[in-house]
Parts: sequence; structure tokens; C-alpha cells
Amino acid sequence: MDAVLTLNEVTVAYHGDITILNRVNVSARKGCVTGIIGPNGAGKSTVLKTMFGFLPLRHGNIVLNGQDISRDPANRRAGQGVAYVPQSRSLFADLSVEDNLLLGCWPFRGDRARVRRQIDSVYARFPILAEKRRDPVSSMSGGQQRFVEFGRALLIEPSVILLDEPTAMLAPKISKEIYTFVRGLADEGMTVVLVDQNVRRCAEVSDYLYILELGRNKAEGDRQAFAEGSGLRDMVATWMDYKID
Ligand SMILES: Nc1ncnc2c1ncn2[C@@H]1O[C@H](COP(=O)(O)OP(=O)(O)OP(=O)(O)O)[C@@H](O)[C@H]1O
Repeated sequence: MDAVLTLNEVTVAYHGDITILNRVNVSARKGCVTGIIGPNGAGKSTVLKTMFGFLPLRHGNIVLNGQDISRDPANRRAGQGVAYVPQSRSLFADLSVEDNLLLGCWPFRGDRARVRRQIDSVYARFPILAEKRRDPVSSMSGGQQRFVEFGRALLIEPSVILLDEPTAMLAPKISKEIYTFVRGLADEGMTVVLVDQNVRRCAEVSDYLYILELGRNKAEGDRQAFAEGSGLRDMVATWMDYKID
């Protein structure tokens, strides 16, 4: 009902006619974390890339705030209020924290006051980044670099944020901080779409979960539907067995 971003019956392919997503439906609501889980190769990252406009649709459509944006290119997403933090590192390693953040202000680079205001708001949210503002990001820990990426994504004041495996390869302590941060974004009213290999943590932080398998919707449900002893939980138990920290 209050869906902000929806994939309707979306089919995409990377090359030729090898279909990767097959009539997939995902709907992300305002102020909620929408989790997407599934085995390796299920198409979870492809869902986020599709939402961000990186892949042309073969079928279906993408609706953002009631508008069909299926044909809008990726470079319009930031202006539409959508931010994307990919799984792989996306920072300029030799540049300082501040320079990486400045690059994130590119869409509104002409408005110096806004640039300063937004960067300061990132520093207020993540004090460690203020402390290390002049350091090259390559000198920071993996977790700290993640926070630079989150900070950079927030500079455009997105209403939707797409997060791909935000805790991959990170220690449990920093992962816990990241899940708290992700939950906090939704509690602030942001629409969060979270792709995660860690089924248990994803289920804990999400309001609603989609389970994909081989590029198709397999199951879905809210947090209650995923509670201990539920059919949905039993269904993914095999995956959870080897995804527990
Ligand atoms: N750039 C690409 N070109 C061709 N095929 C790709 C590309 N990226 C992904 N694929 C294929 O698309 C399918 C889905 O990949 P995707 O990365 O979306 O899955 P995933 O569920 O996120 O997997 P993982 O959990 O391993 O990250 C896989 O078969 C993968 O090999």
C-alpha cells in the first residue's frame, strides 16, 4: 500500500537470452527494511542493480513513488532519491575520506553551502570519519571504509537506499554496528532494501523478507512469518544452518 519502490514481474538478462531474474516481484515500503535472501546466484544483487537502473528490463516495470521509472537511466536515480551501496568496495582508495565524500556531492556540486552542510551531517553521524577526514581511505579498516560508503550514499539525502551485503567480510562487532545503523535508517523513515547472505541477521533487522531462488520469487513474509517454528523459517533452515555466525 505504502510501497515506495516496486519491481513488478521483472525479467532481466546480462547477455543474450540467459535470463537471470524471471518475473520477479519485490516491493519496498517506507520506513521498513525489506530483506532479500537466497542461495548464491539466486539473483539478489541483480535485483538491486535492476532497481538502480543498471540493467534494461525484458519484461515488467519498476515503479518509484507511483511513477514508472523502468526506462530511466541509472544516472537519474540519485536525483530521484535512490542511493546504492554495492557489495564490492567503491571508494577511491588513495583519496582522503573528505575527497571521497566530496565526490558523492557531485549531483549538487554547484551549491557549496549544501556540500558543506551535507558533509558535516555525515561527520556528525559518523564521528570517526571526521577524525580521519584527511587520511586516505586505504589506511582505514574495512568497517570504517564501509561507513565512508554509507556516508557518501547519504549525502544526496536519499529516500531509498539499496544495500548489498553491507557486512560481508567484516568482524562481528562492526557487523552488529552496521545492522543497528541499517535499522536506524528505516526508523528515520528511509526505505531500505537489504541483500544479505546472513539469513539470521537479515531476518532480525528486516520488516519484510523476500526469498529468491534461481532468479524467481520463492517465498516471502514479514518478521512474524519468519519466527521460530514457522514454515517459512523451516524452509530456509538448510541455508541458515551454514549461515549462522
Ligand atoms: N555481470 C554479469 N554477467 C553475467 N552474469 C552475471 C553477472 N553478474 C551476475 N551474473 C550471474 O547472475 C546470476 C545471479 O547473480 P547475483 O550476483 O545477482 O546473485 P546473488 O544472489 O547476489 O549471489 P551471491 O549471493 O553469490 O552474491 C548468477 O548466475 C551470476 O553468475
